[in-house]
Amino acid sequence: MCSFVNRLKPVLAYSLCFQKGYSRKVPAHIKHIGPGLRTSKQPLDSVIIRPYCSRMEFGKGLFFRQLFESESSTYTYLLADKESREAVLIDPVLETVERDLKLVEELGFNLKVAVNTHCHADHITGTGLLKNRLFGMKSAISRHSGASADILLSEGDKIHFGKHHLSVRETPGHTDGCVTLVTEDHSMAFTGDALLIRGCGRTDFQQGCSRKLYESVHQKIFTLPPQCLVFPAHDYKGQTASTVGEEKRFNPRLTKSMEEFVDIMVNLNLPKPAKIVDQVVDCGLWNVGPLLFNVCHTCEVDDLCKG
Ligand SMILES: N[C@@H](CCC(=O)N[C@@H](CSS)C(=O)NCC(=O)O)C(=O)O
Repeated sequence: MCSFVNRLKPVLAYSLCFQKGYSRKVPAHIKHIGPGLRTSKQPLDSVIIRPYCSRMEFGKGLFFRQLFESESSTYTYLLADKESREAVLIDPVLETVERDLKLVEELGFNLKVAVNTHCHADHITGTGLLKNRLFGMKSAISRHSGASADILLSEGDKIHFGKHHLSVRETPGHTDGCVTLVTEDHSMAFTGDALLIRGCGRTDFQQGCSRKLYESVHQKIFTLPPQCLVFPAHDYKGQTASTVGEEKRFNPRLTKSMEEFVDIMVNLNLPKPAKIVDQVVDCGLWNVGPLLFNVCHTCEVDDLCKG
């Protein structure tokens, strides 16, 4: 037991640093043993400790879980008030609805709202199916998305769950209806496709506009505290989270001037997401059905701004 405690000492010492939000270089004898925890076997002196794991465990009764859908590389986020058990699900994916429902049920949460950060072009939202399965659950999306939902969100709106809330920051540019959702203490931002880790949402379809996106990120996300954790809707490289401070320093696109950014975005030449072709629905503007939030063919060619 004693040796177990001794082995844990360095970990505990660093855990205390996490709680205070410190960012420190890890001494050479500290080894990573799990998210945010390290033991003393493998040198990792180039690694900077990030405080998000401790916040997940200790943060003012806030439950937080990041979930992943591998086909579209989409992150879904479950947040809940541990006391009242009220929960919010961000960006659910149709294929993983059963997984999400099981988790919510196992943990005894009451899912109040499923919110989409935008109209997704690469996958179908799970919101409609969740609504069919969970009596009383409401769907939410930006009023500028063109999609239908129980709650149409605008700048400054709050999504309450127990004593917590997410506030809405409109961050158009990838689509007109993109929002970033920020926890009440500004410790976490769910940036959808506006800001990705070391990247950003593409702007070559679905009303994409690079200038708008640049302004959104600089005015609405980069003004958050540097330690604010950034949780995007996608990652294609296995990265899970970043911080506002990191993105302000290292984002290869958004650290540039507006003109350089526009040039980068025009020349991205990304292949279209696989599902955008399969799930195109000729609805005239947007598909506003209960299950589909996919883009229609008309919108795809109806770009407002090419850069
Ligand atoms: N190759 C991917 C498509 C990736 C993609 O286009 N992602 C979008 C977000 S979903 S519309 C995006 O904005 N990407 C920006 C970037 O720089 O990657 C696929 O397999 O679907």
